[in-house]
Amino acid sequence: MITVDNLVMRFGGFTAVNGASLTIREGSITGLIGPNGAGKTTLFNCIAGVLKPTSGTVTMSGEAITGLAPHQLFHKGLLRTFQIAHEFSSLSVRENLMMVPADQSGETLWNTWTRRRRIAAEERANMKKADEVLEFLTIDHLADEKAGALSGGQKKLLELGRTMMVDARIVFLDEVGAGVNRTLLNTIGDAILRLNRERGYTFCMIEHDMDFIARLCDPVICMAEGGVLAEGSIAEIKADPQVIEAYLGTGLKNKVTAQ
Ligand SMILES: Nc1ncnc2c1ncn2[C@@H]1O[C@H](COP(=O)(O)OP(=O)(O)OP(=O)(O)O)[C@@H](O)[C@H]1O
Repeated sequence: MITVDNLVMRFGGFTAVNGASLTIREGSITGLIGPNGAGKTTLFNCIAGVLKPTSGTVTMSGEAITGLAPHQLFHKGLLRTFQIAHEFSSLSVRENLMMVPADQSGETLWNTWTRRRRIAAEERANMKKADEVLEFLTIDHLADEKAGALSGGQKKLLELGRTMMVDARIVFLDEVGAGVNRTLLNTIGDAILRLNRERGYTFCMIEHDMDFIARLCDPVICMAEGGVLAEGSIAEIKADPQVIEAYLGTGLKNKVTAQ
């Protein structure tokens, strides 16, 4: 469980997150919505160690994790997906997955010289795991493709696959559905649901696609002006007058009230 208490993030004189408090329940797929500029990504970055909050606390299962760096959170099983780095785009999909696990013996030159056999065994295990991940995500046919040649949606699946290489406990997804066609979006949605139900992953996802949220998320938290405005089921959120008001004038009202 992640608990955020009274989190504030200021950039110079501008307050992007203004005393946000929320809980991400263990085993949930929690949706984070809100109009543009509400502070969703900034809040994500504060939780995931990309930004150090100005004030406030973040705890994970009761342990203080405020301000920890991404690699420290990584070892605790808390991950935020990132776009495939430019320098990895010429590597194959399988190689991209194999690069993820931490503590590989091959990381230092000394180990490379002295522990060749162990490194070879780890590499084999790593490759097996990468192939299992690709099969789970139904993209095993893409294993030898260059990551840079994948479609936007396939890249999102690969980003999700990277979290599976280290058996993440809680994963933060930032607009995983943006610009992805319906078919692939369904595949991504299926993978998220299976990871949640079969492997116990907790997810927190920022999303603008209300259909995608309705299919996956409970609860849904709505942010506005740096704070948490409302929390509930998608039906409750869509009917909440404060939420509708927050979306008014942003051109997104129809998004939240449609259906
Ligand atoms: N590094 C930064 N420096 C200054 N202002 C920033 C910085 N990062 C974000 N902001 C501002 O903080 C506010 C919140 O931005 P944020 O990206 O968190 O919103 P969001 O809810 O994720 O929006 P969107 O849905 O459009 O992605 C915005 O007004 C943005 O311009």
